[in-house]
Amino acid sequence: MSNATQARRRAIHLLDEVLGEGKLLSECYAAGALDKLPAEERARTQRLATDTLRNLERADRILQKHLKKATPLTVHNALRIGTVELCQGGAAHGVVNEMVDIVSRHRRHGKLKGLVNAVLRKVADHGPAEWAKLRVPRLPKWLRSPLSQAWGAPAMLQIEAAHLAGAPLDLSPKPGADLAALEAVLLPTGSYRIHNSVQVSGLPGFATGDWWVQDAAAALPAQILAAKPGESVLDLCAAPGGKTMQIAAAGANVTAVDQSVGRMARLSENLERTGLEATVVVGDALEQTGQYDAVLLDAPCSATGTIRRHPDLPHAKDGSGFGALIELQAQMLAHAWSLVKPGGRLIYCTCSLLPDEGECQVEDALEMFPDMSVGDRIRDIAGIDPNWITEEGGLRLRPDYWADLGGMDGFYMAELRKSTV
Ligand SMILES: C[S@@+](CC[C@H](N)C(=O)[O-])C[C@H]1O[C@@H](n2cnc3c(N)ncnc32)[C@H](O)[C@@H]1O
Repeated sequence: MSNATQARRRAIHLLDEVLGEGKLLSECYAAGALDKLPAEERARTQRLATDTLRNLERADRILQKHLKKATPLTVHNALRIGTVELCQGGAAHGVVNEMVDIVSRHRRHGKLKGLVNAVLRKVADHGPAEWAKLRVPRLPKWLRSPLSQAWGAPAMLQIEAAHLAGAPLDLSPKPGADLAALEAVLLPTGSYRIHNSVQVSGLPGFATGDWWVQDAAAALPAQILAAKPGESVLDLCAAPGGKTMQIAAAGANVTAVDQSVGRMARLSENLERTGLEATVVVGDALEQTGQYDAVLLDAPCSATGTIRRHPDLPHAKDGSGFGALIELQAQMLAHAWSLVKPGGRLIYCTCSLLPDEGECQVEDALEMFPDMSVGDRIRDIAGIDPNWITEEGGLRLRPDYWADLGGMDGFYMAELRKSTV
């Protein structure tokens, strides 16, 4: 089997897991789904799967005309990937023959190879012209409804356009490092952006730890925390460590806590590569004790702000787990508050587009803790549009912001200050 066939076969399997079993691609990768593939084929497989998930609505619209009866999921997924490839300029001969070959080898559905051949040939003939007229794919209703309600219908369309466009690669520089060799764009908030798709470990400055990958929006909580040399800072839910490295680079004594062994191994690798230091604790954020000058809580959340990079999320999830996450965030925020010294500060943040995980959490906390107020460090950060500052004083970021620069992840963050008495 050629490398390209191998990638297509794996991509079909990934789609089966996301759409059939509700697994996230990151979970599939962590379980070793791509471990046996060489680096180039791994990248190709990931690209096929994410492109198809990003364009799922379009692929299904094209296919519905040619499919008279329900098709087994795995055959449907082969057709979806083939459709996306064909409509995005893939060579008809290669795509059709390979998909037919893959389906023909399937234990139970091999007999459907004729259907795959017939459908993909029609798609090859007519699909690309139809594709160009299709609307930007919409989020599934379970997510579209609350987001439209929160941000309004016009913003919703812009958010969906940003999801379709995908995300560039953003890097946070280690202070003092020279990133000129990267030929990256310097963003208004100090992150560097690369628009072409590249292999990260091959970029200049990777091996020497001059920078780390971090979306520009995700770099702002630590900027707002503004750690000073020698301060004690607790980074809760820290892995894989983007914010830990920012805080360590500022010269603070940072303790990074996360309950995931695998993700903490990545945090330790990141620290080693960048030559930065932190105390690393694998454990539950809710069981931490002590008193710190500052705490950063990047609470586990729906991750709905990261759909540009994770188009699997709206298809794998249905929102049923979000209630439990919202309760956990409230519990974590209250516990994190107990670890802040009088006069200290807590940065609360989530990579979510849902106000329940951002604005509402902070509003509730402000009612619950009389010694809590919202700080105004956000206003000092370069590149922040004052319109992004919310009523309660937090910062709301959305994927449709910075549209001309290539967007940003959806995020919410707030600086919470503890009174001295
Ligand atoms: C949004 S990610 C953190 C990203 C990280 N702050 C960064 O900047 O690289 C959320 C993290 O919360 C961790 N987590 C979830 N529940 C936790 C808990 N009860 N205690 C500690 N960590 C937890 C997850 O393992 C995950 O790494």
